[in-house]
Amino acid sequence: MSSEAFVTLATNDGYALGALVVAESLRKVGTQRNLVVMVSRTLSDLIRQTLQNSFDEVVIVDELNSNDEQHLRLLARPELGVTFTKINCWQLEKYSKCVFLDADTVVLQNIDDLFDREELSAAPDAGWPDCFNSGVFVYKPSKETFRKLVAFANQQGASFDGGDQGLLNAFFSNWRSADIARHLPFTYNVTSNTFYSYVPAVTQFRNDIRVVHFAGALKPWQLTYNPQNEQLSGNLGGQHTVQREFLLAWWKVMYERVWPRLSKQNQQLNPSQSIITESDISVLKSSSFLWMNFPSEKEKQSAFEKRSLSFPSIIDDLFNDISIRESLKRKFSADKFLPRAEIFHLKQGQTKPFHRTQPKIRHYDSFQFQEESLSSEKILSLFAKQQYTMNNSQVGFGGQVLNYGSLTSDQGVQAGSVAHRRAWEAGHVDYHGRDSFSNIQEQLERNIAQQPQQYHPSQPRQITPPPSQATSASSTKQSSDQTKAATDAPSGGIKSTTAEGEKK
Ligand SMILES: O=c1ccn([C@@H]2O[C@H](COP(=O)(O)OP(=O)(O)O[C@H]3O[C@H](CO)[C@@H](O)[C@H](O)[C@H]3O)[C@@H](O)[C@H]2O)c(=O)[nH]1
Ligand SMILES: [Mn+2]
Repeated sequence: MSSEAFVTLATNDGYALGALVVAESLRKVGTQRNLVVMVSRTLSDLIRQTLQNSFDEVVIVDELNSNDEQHLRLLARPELGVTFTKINCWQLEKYSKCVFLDADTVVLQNIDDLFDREELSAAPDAGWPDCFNSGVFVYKPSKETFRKLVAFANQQGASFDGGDQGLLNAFFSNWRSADIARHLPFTYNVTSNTFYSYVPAVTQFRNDIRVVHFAGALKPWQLTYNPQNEQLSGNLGGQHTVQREFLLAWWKVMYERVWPRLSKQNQQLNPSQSIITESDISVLKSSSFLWMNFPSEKEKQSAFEKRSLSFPSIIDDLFNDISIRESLKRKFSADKFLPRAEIFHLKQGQTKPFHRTQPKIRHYDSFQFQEESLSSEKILSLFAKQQYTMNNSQVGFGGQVLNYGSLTSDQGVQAGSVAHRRAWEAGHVDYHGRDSFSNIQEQLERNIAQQPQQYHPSQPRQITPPPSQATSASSTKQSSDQTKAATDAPSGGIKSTTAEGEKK
């Protein structure tokens, strides 16, 4: 048993995010097998270390490339030459049997029974069922086979699609007719973009689906996910509801199981960026102006109106709070401890500074703190973690105090503290703050676009404006949904949510 493994491959950070989802989805369904990821040398530190954490084994492999532009053009996927790297999986001889999973798959139900199958078992490709899809296959590691595959690949036109799938189908050419036991059910490799063609079957067999495979040019990590309302955005094209469900299933694993690991890893990489301590957090948490401390919207509003939620008073409260002052003193030189913050009043797209003497805020608008000078920079990094979004009746407490591991600098990942993580894990997540999930995603997307890229911890923290509050219309509801979304336990399988406009 222990000599059997699931194997995946990632040659860049984007696919590595996928690989992490593969691993965590396998763990979620209770696999008893080892998890192995093959990587090339171009991954960022953060991603590589998170992989190390999530997988039992990380194997560095050389990138192989078909360099077969002509065939890849036929496939309209010039990037897939690198998938030849996949055949390195035959080198993992310490395992007696393996199941390869593309990094763009997500496992919905236990598939350990695949190890009862023999090489080469795979599911039919939906586009040409006489070929198998090489996103999921059972094989027997063997250096001998690897050598043969390399030799085979070196023949001109060995792969009729320029990728590994053409190569493997040519090599294991008797798959189509020799042994039906080597034909895996389609439910082990459901290519999600084919649903359009046979929706009734998907409906009929939905509960049997074990592995979803996001084959094709659109990958889940290229989209943006809003965990608050479980909506996806990005280049979704004309995806069918069913596919959106699968994309959501992927994102749930990403959000609930992978993201906390990335954040934790980031903290370990950059502990110095953890500016707020546990004691800071406890002080902040006990403060009356945190939305999560308000039992009801009404109380929140009345507190707001009374005084305690006006920004000047918040600042006064914070700076007058002896324990915060002390903890800040400990961190920064005391003489610089002067709150020279300017608060900017952002209303209808305009930025108007207003001053601490200004009367209390009566309207629920969006505010943000901005640093004014270097001397207050560090102090304000504390406040920068609180981005109050006050939209209509909502008082959202944004930023890192309730989040952690923000990814907001231009250079990569910012760390949070252990306390942030605890708070985050306890469900105190604000999805509107600068560490909102979409911000995090943006950063990841930027990282992915700039592959390969290393994180530079020396980069100064950037205070970014809050995301545009396009959601303010229904913010009362959001406020409670927010809490709910944050505390909902991860649920397995696919949720039968119907995307708007497609409700039956
Ligand atoms: O830049 C890349 C590209 C791919 N991969 C890995 O290679 C796999 C295959 O690439 P993918 O983009 O998933 O291809 P598909 O869109 O699934 O396209 C099909 O065609 C590919 C090329 O023949 C096969 O590898 C796939 O299994 C098959 O489903 C990925 O999952 C990754 O594990 C990388 O690590 N880096
Ligand atoms: Mn794939």
